[in-house]
Amino acid sequence: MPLPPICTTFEPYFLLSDERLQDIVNHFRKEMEEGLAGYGKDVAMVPSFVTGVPDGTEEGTFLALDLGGTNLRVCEVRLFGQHKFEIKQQKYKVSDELKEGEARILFDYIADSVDAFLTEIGSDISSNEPMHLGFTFSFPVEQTAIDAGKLLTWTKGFNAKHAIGNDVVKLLQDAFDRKHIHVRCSALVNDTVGTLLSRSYQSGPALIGAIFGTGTNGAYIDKTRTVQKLGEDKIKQAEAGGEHAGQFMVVNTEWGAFDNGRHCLPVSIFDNKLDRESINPRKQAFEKMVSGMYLGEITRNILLHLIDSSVLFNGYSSKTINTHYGYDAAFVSAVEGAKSPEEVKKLIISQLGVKAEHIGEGDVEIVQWAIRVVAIRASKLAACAIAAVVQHTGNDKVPKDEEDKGVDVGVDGSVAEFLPNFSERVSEALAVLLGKEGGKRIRMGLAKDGSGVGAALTALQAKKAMDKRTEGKSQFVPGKKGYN
Ligand SMILES: Nc1ncnc2c1ncn2[C@@H]1O[C@H](COP(=O)(O)OP(=O)(O)O)[C@@H](O)[C@H]1O
Repeated sequence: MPLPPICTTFEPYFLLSDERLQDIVNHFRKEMEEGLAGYGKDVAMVPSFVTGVPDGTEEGTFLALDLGGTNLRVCEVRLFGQHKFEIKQQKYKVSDELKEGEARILFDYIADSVDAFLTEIGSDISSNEPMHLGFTFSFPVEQTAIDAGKLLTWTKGFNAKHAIGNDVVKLLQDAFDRKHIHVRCSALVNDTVGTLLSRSYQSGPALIGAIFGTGTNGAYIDKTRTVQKLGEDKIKQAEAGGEHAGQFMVVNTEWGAFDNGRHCLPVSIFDNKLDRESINPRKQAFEKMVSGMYLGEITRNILLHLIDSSVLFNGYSSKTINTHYGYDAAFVSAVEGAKSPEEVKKLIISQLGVKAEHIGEGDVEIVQWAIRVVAIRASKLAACAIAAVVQHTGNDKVPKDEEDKGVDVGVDGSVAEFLPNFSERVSEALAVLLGKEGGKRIRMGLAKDGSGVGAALTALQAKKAMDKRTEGKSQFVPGKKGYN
């Protein structure tokens, strides 16, 4: 059965043309450059003060903490060198009261969770020194050192009071100190930076670490000099003062806020409704079209509109479909992965709670269509972000005098991992944006545990820099062993 005309009228917002994609990439590059030049921009381009990526030989045991996903995660990470590691971890629930209450209470809870981990799981770290901890904090932060950064805004359902504008490392360290927990937060890490480091540790130097999970964001490695907003003094300091005179710096793009000004993203009525009803209207515009927190909700808005227009389910809805965030992106993955229309029909009944007698001829196809166009748009937009970074860093060109090693992109998050066809669609769009040959040079691979391993690797880099400051010498030979 052909789709009702109302569906096809919405397709231009989802099935983006090649020209439209290229236009988005051009805007992306412009906003990235603005973020590198000045503070307070939508695409914040946050310098991480991480001056290189690991090569897999690093060793040591560190604590890691991950806040920003569905759960709070406390880990102990053992790096064995030879690209190998081991993680002990425990997850702790973060209630809505904690997410929206006083920041001090949230950080006390985090410190208590680390304490509980050390008591219940135990640690292999035996030293009188405080234990070094890498804090993966996956929210927009203006970082001023490897262990300091001010929270710019909450995202992903967090809204704790008296946190914005404060140094989150200090908030955490104060909580440890109040409770006499012998832990030192030595590195503040965005999950994307962690993903980039983790991927590099496991498979050799990567260019980009990208998250497609509850939210979306990416980090990449750039020349320190390109981060002009640091100013000449800080640039020189960073170039000289890194663990190994770092000409490079990992930059956390905060691309989730790309095009908050709505110059080029395809904003449909369904996106507008989602945005208006969100806790952060007019923010995270790109994230709201790409990440797991929103994919289900966009499709729910489409289904509701089609029900209200009497072209779906005979005009009957269900409690799940009527509920704000009534179902999540797992449903999108399930429908995308379904082998037959009968399977989709079963999912509509079991997961959306629609009564079998309300499902008419053609309805299953309409649901499949809604899911498919939203998933296609998410993957094409994800490709735009990757292509923008690849072009910005000049990695779209094959190097002339050296062997072409291609470009490695470490990805993490449930959307990247579980949404069927996601990586294939990203690759297809990259071929459009970078040319067939250019597209083939981009290798995307899962970098699991970025927030654990990556945080440990950053804590290691911070500890080495600290040791260097106190001892006046580094144990690492730049470019030979350890970070390069
Ligand atoms: N099977 C799935 N396919 C796609 N997205 C999923 C799936 N399961 C959960 N999600 C979405 O992924 C998000 C969780 O992302 P995940 O990467 O697991 O954690 P994090 O919270 O650390 O980003 C949720 O918003 C959820 O809606």
